[in-house]
Amino acid sequence: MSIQLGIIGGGVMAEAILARLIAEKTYAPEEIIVGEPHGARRDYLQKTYQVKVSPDNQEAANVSEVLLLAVKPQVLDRVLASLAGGANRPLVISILAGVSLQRIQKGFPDHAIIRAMPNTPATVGAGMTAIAANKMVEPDQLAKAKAIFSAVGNVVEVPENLMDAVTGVSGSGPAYVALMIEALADGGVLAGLPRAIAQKLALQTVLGTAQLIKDTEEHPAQIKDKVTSPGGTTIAGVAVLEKMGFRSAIIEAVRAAYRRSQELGKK
Ligand SMILES: NC(=O)C1=CN([C@@H]2O[C@H](COP(=O)(O)OP(=O)(O)OC[C@H]3O[C@@H](n4cnc5c(N)ncnc54)[C@H](OP(=O)(O)O)[C@@H]3O)[C@@H](O)[C@H]2O)C=CC1
Ligand SMILES: O=C(O)[C@@H]1CCC=N1
Repeated sequence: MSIQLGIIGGGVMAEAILARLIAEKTYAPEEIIVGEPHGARRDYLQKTYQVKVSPDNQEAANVSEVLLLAVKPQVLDRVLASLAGGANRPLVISILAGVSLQRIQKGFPDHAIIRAMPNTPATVGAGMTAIAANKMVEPDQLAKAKAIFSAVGNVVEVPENLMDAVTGVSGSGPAYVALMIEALADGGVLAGLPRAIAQKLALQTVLGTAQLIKDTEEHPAQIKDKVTSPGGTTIAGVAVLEKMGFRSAIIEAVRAAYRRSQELGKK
């Protein structure tokens, strides 16, 4: 079976994507090769997912149909140097925060390149990925990239200049939501609930509310209004959230992540 997908960097996000691609049977394990310098990490990925692994990025690039760059932006130059000569096949997908198509193009001249920003819920097929393509990308290559990210969740195509904003919302967003769930459960424990029950209540409340907004297509403010009985418990809680700057804190978190993504791209 020939290698279809080469992944450079076998870290958190690479694992999230490959785990789901294999579970969805988008690719068989033997169709995936991961270039990763850390031996213990290679062993883990090979044993857990039965994918091929290599310490040699060039080997992974040479045999792959699609090359997914999944290293940290800080090591990109080293990685591009290790891939001197470019990938054997044309389609390169980069998930590096902040890094422009133009910068990837320097390592892969004349290649079709797609910049993507996925997120970790991809692991369970609930990911959100935004993609932007360079001019070399043919419709069938765009379709292939969409098929890869559709297998791990939802996909939206955006102009490249919006990718840093996407990173601030959906790329980094799972961390904010996880903090919210943790804090909601902590509040429950403070009010006397056993931890396991508080965690279950918090988790299902976040899941259920997201599902409610998605299915009804109501504005989040309408959902909030329906929960807040006059003189009731919810408005007492909402008033505290407003006083503590809850919404402002989230807006500023997105802005900070957006700016950090811009900074990571500056080189
Ligand atoms: N985590 C997330 O939620 C998301 C991450 N991203 C992007 O994905 C990329 C990876 O992030 P993440 O998975 O969190 O980071 P990780 O640090 O978990 O993964 C990066 C991997 O690359 C490996 N690596 C380091 N140097 C090289 C090299 N020269 N050649 C090949 N592999 C190398 C690292 O090995 P070692 O540990 O030994 O250094 C590590 O396993 C980043 O660019 C990030 O912006 C995008 C969307 C979401
Ligand atoms: O924190 C980061 O830089 C990466 C990009 C988006 C999510 N994680």
